[in-house]
Amino acid sequence: MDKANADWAKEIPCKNITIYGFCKYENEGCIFNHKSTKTGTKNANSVTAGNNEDLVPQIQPSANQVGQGAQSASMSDVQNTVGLQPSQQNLQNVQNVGSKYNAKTAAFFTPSSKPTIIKQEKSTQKLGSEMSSASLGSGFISGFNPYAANFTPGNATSSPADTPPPTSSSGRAFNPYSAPAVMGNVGNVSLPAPVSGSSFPDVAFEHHHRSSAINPNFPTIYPPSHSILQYHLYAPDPPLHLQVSLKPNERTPEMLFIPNNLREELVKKNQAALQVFPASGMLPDIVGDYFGLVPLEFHSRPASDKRYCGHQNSLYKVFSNVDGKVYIMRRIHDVQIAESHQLSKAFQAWEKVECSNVVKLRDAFVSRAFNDSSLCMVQDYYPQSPSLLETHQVSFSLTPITQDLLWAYLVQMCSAIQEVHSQNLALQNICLEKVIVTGSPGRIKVADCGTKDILLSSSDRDLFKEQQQDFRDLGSMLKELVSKMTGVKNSPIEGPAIDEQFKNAVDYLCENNSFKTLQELMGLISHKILPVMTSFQNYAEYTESILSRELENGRLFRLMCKLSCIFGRTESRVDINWSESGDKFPIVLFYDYVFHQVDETGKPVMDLTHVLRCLNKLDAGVSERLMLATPDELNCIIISYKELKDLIDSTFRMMTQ
Ligand SMILES: Nc1ncnc2c1ncn2[C@@H]1O[C@H](COP(=O)(O)OP(=O)(O)OP(=O)(O)O)[C@@H](O)[C@H]1O
Repeated sequence: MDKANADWAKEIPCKNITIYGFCKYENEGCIFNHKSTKTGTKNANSVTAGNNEDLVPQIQPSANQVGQGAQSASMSDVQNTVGLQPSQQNLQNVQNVGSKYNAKTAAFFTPSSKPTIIKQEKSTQKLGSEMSSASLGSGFISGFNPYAANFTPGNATSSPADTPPPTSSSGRAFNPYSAPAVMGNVGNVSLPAPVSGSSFPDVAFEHHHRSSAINPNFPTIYPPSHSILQYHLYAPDPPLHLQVSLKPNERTPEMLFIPNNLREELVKKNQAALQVFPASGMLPDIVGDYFGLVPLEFHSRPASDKRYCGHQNSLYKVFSNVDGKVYIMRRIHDVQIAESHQLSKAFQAWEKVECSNVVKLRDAFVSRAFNDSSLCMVQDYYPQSPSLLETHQVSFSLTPITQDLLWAYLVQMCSAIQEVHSQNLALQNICLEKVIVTGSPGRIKVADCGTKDILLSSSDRDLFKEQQQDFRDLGSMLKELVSKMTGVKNSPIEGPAIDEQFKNAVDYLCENNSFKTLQELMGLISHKILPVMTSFQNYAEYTESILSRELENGRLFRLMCKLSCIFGRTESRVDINWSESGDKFPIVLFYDYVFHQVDETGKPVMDLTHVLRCLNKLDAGVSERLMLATPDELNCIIISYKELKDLIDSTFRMMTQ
């Protein structure tokens, strides 16, 4: 740069003015043009500041100025300047301070000049069509507190103070959690994943979520908004194309813990099991030995009249007063049981049914707690278990039906029929609504067994006919699934997608006038029983291996708890035993050695493998020795993991005595 002959720079606007609003070298020889630059860089906010060009950047700083330029004025000075429309007096005060405005120290600076907002609106409309200009404009008013704003989604009449969050293109506030309220099954809350790819929906979600506490239209306690686990906050695995190939001895941190999808599934199940319903007076507090009723049916499908002999039914999740476990209770409304032994006889028969494909009946009684005579059937509860209908036909995320899945269903249904028929009972409820899917890979159970046996008196019944009907019901259920899979309705099963043997089995089941036996049916499907068994066994082994991995993590967690309990206590800082000459000092050094490693430049080393290796050796108490050095490297101790383990154990014991 030719500084000696600076004429060439005279006309070039100084970059410091553009960036910072002033140039501190202006009077110290900066060769660029400062005059025209000042006028040219007057930012949009300067409209309200009249012609006082020198003050403009100080009062209404542009983003650049806020971040960089200004030296802070004292708070009182700043407050003088932070009125919505800076008056001449304000401007004067600022001039007196002579320093630059610092937005960080100004608690309620509100650049509200209209022209500014309009300009921002215009520019940002281009950026995202989803963001309405009104919400954006007020979104930039820093006085707006999104968490205190009392807005109703989609409410267009809100005042500036409670301006709604950014809206979607349809004009309605985005709320990823609005769906479950109408989705049904609250015990089995399943939350739709929030829209990704844009930051705006997240903003809107955050507004709605926080403001729910003050919005009367939002179900604040059912489900409790604060207890909704935000599944999307878990870090997902990196996309496949970003995963580096590992050497056989290498592991990623994800491999050391439970896989994300399984963990999420289990967390959801736990949460569904633990979810409670606020006492509203609409439901009795206690029914028999059970309390904490949570309604489970929220769908709008009409109940079948035939299913419960014309009686209405309701389903609740309940907690047992006897063993504290969670069960489901089906209430059949307004029932008259003709024969007194009808209930106990049926219950005793169904109590004997032990099959992994039939939901176990635990209790049956008549209760007046609902202000009528209701039959209550208590059964095992399997959280997050949708019916086959919900899994494959009527939900937000349908599971595709495959031939393997159909075989797995058929084999399991044979197991259910085999057990129930051998107890001289009939299932009588084989249909898509009453078979629930309890887990992978396609594990199913027939729910709600035994109710008809209680409702119908024995004189009206023919066990043989009912058992034959079970086979036909199974045939119709499979046929429905096949037609869903192939897309062809109400016709004999056809098409290359379906096995010939499967077609034969379904034809056999659906034949109207023939006498059916389980042996004949099993003969038709025998070649598929072993593959289904293998897939179940593989899954069991997979989950067992994850369980054993978590077992290790559980062991280390206990060790970590022990270490954390004894390490870092305030009293230990003055205790001579924890000092450099004390007998507990190896614990201090070991803690640093495991968790606070640094490299030669002093940068922290985050090596999970090192942590796990050390903790595992400590837990096992191996005789391997390690050298622990003080941070100044002037002292070191050579000690074995065994000695450390004994020292930690004895310290812990002493503290618990
Ligand atoms: N034992 C159970 N454990 C957990 N969830 C269950 C259990 N039984 C049923 N469910 C859940 O409750 C939902 C409702 O079951 P229900 O048997 O009432 O079906 P439905 O379609 O409402 O039939 P209905 O018309 O007879 O009321 C099922 O879709 C299922 O997700």
